[in-house]
Amino acid sequence: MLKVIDHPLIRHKLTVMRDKDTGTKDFRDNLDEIGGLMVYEVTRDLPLKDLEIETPICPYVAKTLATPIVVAPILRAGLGMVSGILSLIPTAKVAHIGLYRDEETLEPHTYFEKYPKHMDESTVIIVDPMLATGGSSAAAIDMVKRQGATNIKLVCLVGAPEGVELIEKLHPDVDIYLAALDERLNENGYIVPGLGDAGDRIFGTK
Ligand SMILES: O=P(O)(O)OC[C@H]1O[C@H](OP(=O)(O)OP(=O)(O)O)[C@H](O)[C@@H]1O
Ligand SMILES: O=c1cc[nH]c(=O)[nH]1
Ligand SMILES: [Mg+2]
Repeated sequence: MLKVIDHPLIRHKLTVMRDKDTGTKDFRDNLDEIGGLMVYEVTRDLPLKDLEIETPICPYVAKTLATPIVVAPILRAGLGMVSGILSLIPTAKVAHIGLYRDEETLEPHTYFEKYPKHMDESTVIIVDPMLATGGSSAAAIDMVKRQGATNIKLVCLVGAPEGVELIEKLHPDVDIYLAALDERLNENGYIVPGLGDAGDRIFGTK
């Protein structure tokens, strides 16, 4: 399933991020805020279970989240979405998936992995601002599946049709959420119109 979360606040903030004159601080702030805004829709179908509590008035069988939640940013750029998501799901655990895309071959390379316990029982939300060829996200999904995860969501800001197609082909069981589906990739594998190199813009490395 692909869901493009179209909302005026998200569109406005994304426009700020797309602008080449936006500096590191505003780029970072808007990314984090969009991450938070997307959470509401991404978590809409989370399973609930019964919990017996007592309100000040009477005993009551209430609902509570049925599975632990793991937020799994793809380093580096995915880190920029974590705090916005944690502000709405403060009990979530955080996995780290270190991947970079080779600039020539566009192939993903793994350099770090660290997971919380019980990945097999958790809802795992992989986050990365950019879904370009889809190679990095597909590799990240493979990695969390090797940890036993079966309930996986992929949350990106900007996606290219090529990346969506790859994930739908390799991982049809994973729901994809985007803030925008852009036109295409250019000859260097960058999303058009896109927002440039997200990692460099977040961390000021270029
Ligand atoms: O869909 P793909 O073609 O794989 O491209 C997308 C990947 O490229 C970027 O990361 P990058 O490799 O630049 O690493 P960084 O976050 O450290 O800058 C981006 O954050 C994704 O992880
Ligand atoms: O447009 C793109 C493609 C891959 N990675 C980025 O950061 N931006
Ligand atoms: Mg980068």
